[in-house]
Amino acid sequence: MKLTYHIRFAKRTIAINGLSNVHHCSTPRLASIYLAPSDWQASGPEDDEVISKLITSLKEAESLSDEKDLGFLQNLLQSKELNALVNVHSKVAKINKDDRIAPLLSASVQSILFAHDAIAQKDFYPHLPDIPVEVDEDEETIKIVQLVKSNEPLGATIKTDEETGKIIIARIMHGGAADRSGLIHVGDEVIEVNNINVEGKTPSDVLSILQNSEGTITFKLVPSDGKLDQRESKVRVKAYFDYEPENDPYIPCKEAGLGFQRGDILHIDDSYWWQARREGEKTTRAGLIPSRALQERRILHERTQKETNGDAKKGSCASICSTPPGSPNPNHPCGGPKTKKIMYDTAENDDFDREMIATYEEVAKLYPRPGVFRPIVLIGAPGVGRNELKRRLVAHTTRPMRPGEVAGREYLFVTREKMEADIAASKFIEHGEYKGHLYGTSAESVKSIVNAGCVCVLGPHYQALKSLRTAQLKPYIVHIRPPAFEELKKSRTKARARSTFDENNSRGFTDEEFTEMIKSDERINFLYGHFCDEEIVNDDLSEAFEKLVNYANKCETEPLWAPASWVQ
Ligand SMILES: Nc1ncnc2c1ncn2[C@@H]1O[C@H](COP(=O)(O)OP(=O)(O)OP(=O)(O)O)[C@@H](O)[C@H]1O
Repeated sequence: MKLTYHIRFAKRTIAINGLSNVHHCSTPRLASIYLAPSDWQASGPEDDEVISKLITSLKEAESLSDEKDLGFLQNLLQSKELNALVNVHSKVAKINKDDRIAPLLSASVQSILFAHDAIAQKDFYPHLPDIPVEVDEDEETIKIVQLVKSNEPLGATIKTDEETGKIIIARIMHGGAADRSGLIHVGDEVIEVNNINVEGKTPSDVLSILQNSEGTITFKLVPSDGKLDQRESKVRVKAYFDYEPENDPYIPCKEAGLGFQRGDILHIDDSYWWQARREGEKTTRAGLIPSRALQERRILHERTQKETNGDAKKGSCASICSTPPGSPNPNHPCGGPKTKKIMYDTAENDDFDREMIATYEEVAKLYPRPGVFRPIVLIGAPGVGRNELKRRLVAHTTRPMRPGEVAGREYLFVTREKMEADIAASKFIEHGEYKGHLYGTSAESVKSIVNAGCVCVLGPHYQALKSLRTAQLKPYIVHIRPPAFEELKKSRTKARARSTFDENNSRGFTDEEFTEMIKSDERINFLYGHFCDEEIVNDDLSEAFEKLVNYANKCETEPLWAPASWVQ
């Protein structure tokens, strides 16, 4: 029977037929010896003889193959382990003539050799490319980044570097595609986009290359030294205005913008255009919002333009009417009721408030303190129903007590002299004069209620917010709002509500008074709405009251966003 021994190298096989023809392979790492099953069945030469012949024929091939490989093969063939295995095989083959055993044994030996082969083929050491003979030390490192374009924006902005004129990555949106890739960083210089050299191009040229690209986008970048990379900011602000990037003509990239509403809590980053994420929305990418300084400049600019165009006078009654609501000025486009109690000099104060630009306020979580309840302040248009909703109010007045009134329940009645002295000594957090009598709320009364473990509910004139909103009092402010005209009229008529506009006559509200209430509410919302923690529409009284109780509970039990300066 013809003997065929196969000596396998890593990928190729050397066949030694009848121990005479040795084929060798030029590139292999020697791995195993393969003994064909048919050969093990042979009753040819003794196995140890076969092995020694194999070794001899290897020597013959020495000049043709790799020295190291042949050395390994020689060692293997001479190893005790292989010889022991071959002996076992010979014994079994001699004793047992059963043809089925030989292939099995052959397969086992073969498996061992294949296992060795597999391991030997693996490359366990990293193979670094050969060092080029000449390396230009000034040559810049370039990284090639490939991102697959989808509906999601890239989440990065570019700009022209003022000094070098090169296109660089200006901003990486937190959580955006570029950020998630971890491959693009602020300050990286863009050299090519999809093999198009961007040298000398403007950011908008690059943008149009990106817009016209489909599928995979390849960036060739020179990495920045990393110093410009932005860290996530810990600053949180409460927005005092609504913002729609789509309608902002100044934003550098509308898609990168983040829309928000007044009252939203935002994490901010950066200095001119802020990068922000909405509180609680960890998964969404960050977006651009105008910084405080930018927003202030923008509003000032818009105001100046409006004044120049005369826009401030026409059509602005709904939100920024320059005449205070309730002014008896029938010629003014806002109209105005004929009688109105004017407790504060609203004209002067409102003009002052209108000049203030509501942008953002830094906020932090204010944790409730057991047994100490923040005063609840209800603001709203006159007649809207704050008194109805108030659970407790202690105020002071110099007005004589009326029949049925109890000292300390409706008001604390004091002399004018005492009250004036206390006002001079800054003991009142808000005060005003109405029909020759002084009214006001002292800080002391609020403090004593708070210290007694009670919830103090105040219903001051809305302009008192300026003096009430202090770190000392930490008020929780609720805006009580009227429903739309029809609902307002319906609910008040049904409940036989008494007008608060005419103190001397007890009568229902007129349509003009309802209209005035709504206009006044819009004005309060425009000027002070951003200071409010919550708002309640007082349509159905019991529903409105239930909401107020819920908010009061929330204020007592939950950490709530408040000006950062209150949380020290
Ligand atoms: N939701 C409501 N439904 C029906 N009537 C209401 C509702 N809320 C208040 N009223 C009634 O409207 C009238 C005015 O309410 P209230 O005196 O509480 O207003 P106010 O906001 O305190 O006004 P002011 O600031 O002018 O004193 C009262 O007769 C009150 O009972």
